[in-house]
Amino acid sequence: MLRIGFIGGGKMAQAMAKGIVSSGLTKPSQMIASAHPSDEASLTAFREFGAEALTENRSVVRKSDVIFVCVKPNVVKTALDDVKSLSSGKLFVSIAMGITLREIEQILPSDSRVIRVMPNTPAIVQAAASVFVRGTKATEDDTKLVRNILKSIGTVDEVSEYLMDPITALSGSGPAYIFVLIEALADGGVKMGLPRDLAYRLASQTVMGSGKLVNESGTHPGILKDNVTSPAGSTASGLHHLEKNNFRNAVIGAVEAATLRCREISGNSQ
Ligand SMILES: NC(=O)C1=CN([C@@H]2O[C@H](COP(=O)(O)OP(=O)(O)OC[C@H]3O[C@@H](n4cnc5c(N)ncnc54)[C@H](OP(=O)(O)O)[C@@H]3O)[C@@H](O)[C@H]2O)C=CC1
Ligand SMILES: O=C(O)[C@@H]1CCC=N1
Repeated sequence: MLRIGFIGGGKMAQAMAKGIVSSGLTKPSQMIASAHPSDEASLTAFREFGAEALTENRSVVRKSDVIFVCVKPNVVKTALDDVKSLSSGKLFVSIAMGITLREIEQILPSDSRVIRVMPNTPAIVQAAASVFVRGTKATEDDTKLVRNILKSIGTVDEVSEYLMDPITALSGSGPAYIFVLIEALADGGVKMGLPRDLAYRLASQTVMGSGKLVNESGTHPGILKDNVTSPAGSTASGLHHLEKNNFRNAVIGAVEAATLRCREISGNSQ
């Protein structure tokens, strides 16, 4: 069975590990993760879930068929320097925002294979939106393997690397924007008299159902919006309020700001 390693067993590594196991692709006993000794929460999370959790990275590389690099961007170089002497011929998958394939390939031995991925936290419920870019040494089999792993936790698209910053800003960060939207919808419901738990249930199901409808119908979101909006009805009043308050502008600006921040971090990572 496939052995999957995680260098950096934090939030995103845990989300992916749980999603992959729920899909049946591999078992927790085939997973191994590393974290700092001080990060007891992450070490315990992996152990409780049935995986091996270590406080050093080298065994992760030694024992895994594929190694996910899940540390913060500013730590990627240190973490890979630590394992590069064992990395010959190994397959690495980096999920670090802003760190290019070229930077990673320059750190690792020339026969290591690298694939760059941007997933998102809904991986934990197998509803991630992931993309990947193949590195110069990645083989067809590597690509197939990574595609299968990502498919087990949601959707997957292969993209060109120059799109990675806006993708990070849209789908990598996107769950955070949507969680704020869900909270705000529920707060509005509560303000108007709904019980809090019902308001959260309705808000989250509405977001999920609307996304599913866009995906499965293939219909333009503008048409789907029109279908909800009756002449002189309540939705038209709600939409007018959003437009007056620059809702679209705020959302477009969020993706732009996050993209620019990715570029800034990318420029500062070396
Ligand atoms: N969170 C998200 O929604 C997404 C994150 N990403 C990317 O995933 C990566 C991880 O993010 P996230 O999971 O949120 O971050 P976390 O801080 O939750 O996880 C990173 C983990 O790496 C550990 N770590 C730090 N240095 C080392 C090291 N040298 N060796 C091994 N482990 C180390 C950290 O320990 P300690 O805390 O002790 O430093 C921590 O446990 C980032 O590069 C981010 O860009 C990509 C898509 C979405
Ligand atoms: O905010 C961050 O740095 C990461 C990138 C994508 C989601 N979280």
